[in-house]
Amino acid sequence: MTVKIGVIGCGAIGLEHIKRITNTLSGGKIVAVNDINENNAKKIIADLHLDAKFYADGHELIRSADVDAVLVTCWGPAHKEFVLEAVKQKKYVFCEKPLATTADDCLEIVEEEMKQKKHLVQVGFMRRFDEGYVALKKTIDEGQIGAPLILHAAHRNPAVDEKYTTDMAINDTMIHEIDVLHWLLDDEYISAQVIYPRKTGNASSHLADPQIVLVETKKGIRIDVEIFVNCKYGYDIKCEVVGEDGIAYLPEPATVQTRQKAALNRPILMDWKQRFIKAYDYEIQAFINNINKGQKLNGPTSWDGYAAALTADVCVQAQQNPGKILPIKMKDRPDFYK
Ligand SMILES: NC(=O)C1=CN([C@@H]2O[C@H](COP(=O)(O)OP(=O)(O)OC[C@H]3O[C@@H](n4cnc5c(N)ncnc54)[C@H](O)[C@@H]3O)[C@@H](O)[C@H]2O)C=CC1
Ligand SMILES: O=C1[C@H](O)[C@H](O)[C@@H](O)[C@H](O)[C@H]1O
Repeated sequence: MTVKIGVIGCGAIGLEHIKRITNTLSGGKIVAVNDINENNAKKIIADLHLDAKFYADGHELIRSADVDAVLVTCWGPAHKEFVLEAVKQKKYVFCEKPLATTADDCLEIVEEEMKQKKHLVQVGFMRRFDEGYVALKKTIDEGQIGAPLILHAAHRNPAVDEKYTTDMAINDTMIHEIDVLHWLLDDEYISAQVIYPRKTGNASSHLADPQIVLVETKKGIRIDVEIFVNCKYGYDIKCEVVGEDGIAYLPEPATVQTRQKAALNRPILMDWKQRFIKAYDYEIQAFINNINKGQKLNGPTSWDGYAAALTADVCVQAQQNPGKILPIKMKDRPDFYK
C-alpha cells in the first residue's frame, strides 16, 4: 500500500520532507499540499513534478478522502489546530516540533487522541532516530559507563536572524535537548535554572546569547545545556554523559580529516538539515512503515510533545528569573502512553 500524504506548510522543513518522501523514502506519496503562501506551494508542485493537489484550506486537506496521513510542517503556533483536526478525523499526523506552543494545548491533543483510542500522532523529535544518539543510549543502557551522574550538552548554531528571540532558544532550539535527554537517560526532569554568561558581541541587541540551562532529574543527574546560536564556526551539537565508571560522548558526524599546510583539519557542518539528515529520513520512514503495516507508531508521542512543552514553559520562566531554580511538575503519564 502507498500512504497518501498531505503536507501543511511548505517552508524550509516542509520542502525537505516533501523531497525525502518523493525521492528517498518508500511507501509514501505526496498527494496534497497547503500553505498560506499559495504561490510557493504551487511552485513546489511544479518544480518537483508532484502528482498533488493544492488545498487553500488545511482543514479541507485533512478531511479529504484522498489523504491518509498529514504532515504538519507549518509555523509552530498553527500546529495545534491542524493536529487536533487530524486526530478528530482519525487521520495519522506527523507534527514537526513543537506539538503545540503551550503545555495546555498539547494536553488538548493528548485528550483527543485518548478519546480516539488510537495512537495517531508522531512528533518530529528526530534525534531519537539519530544513529549517534541511539548508539549513545545503547552504551548507557548496557551499563558500560555505570550510572550516569552528570550530562554536559551544547546546541550551537552559526547564526540566527533578527526575528530570533531569547525564548526561542528554549522553545525552538533547546526543545530538542529537552526531548532527547530524558529519553537518553530514561529519567524525568524535576527542576530548571537559567544563567547568562557574558554576552557575545555577535548577537542582536535584544537576544541573550549564549545561555546555560541547568536541569536536575528525578534520579539526581545534573544536566547543563549550553545554547549558543551565534557561535559563527558551525552547527555543532554536543552531548557528554559522565558515569560512575566512565564517560560516553555523542559521536561526531563522519567527516574526512586532512593534514595539510602544517594543519590538521576536519570540516564542521553549518546546517541542521545536513547534521541530522538520516534521522529525518528514519523518523518519516518509520511513520510511513507503521501506517503501511498497521502497526502502532513508534516515534515520539503526543505525551512526549506535552512533556517537552511543559519543560520548555518552565525553562522560559527560568529565563525571566535568572539563577532561580524552578520546579518542573509533570502530570502522571496515562497508561495509554506507557
Ligand atoms: N525538526 C527540526 O529539526 C526542525 C523543525 N522545524 C520546525 O518546523 C516548523 C516549520 O519550520 P520552518 O520550515 O523552518 O519554517 P518556515 O517559516 O520556513 O516554513 C513555515 C511554512 O508554514 C507556512 N504557514 C505558516 N502558517 C501557516 C498556516 N496557518 N497554514 C498553512 N501554512 C502556514 C508558511 O507560509 C511557511 O511556508 C516549525 O515548527 C519548526 O520548529 C524547523 C526546522 C528544523
Ligand atoms: O529545529 C531546529 C533545528 O533542527 C536546529 O536544531 C535548531 O538550532 C533550530 O533553532 C530549530 O529550528
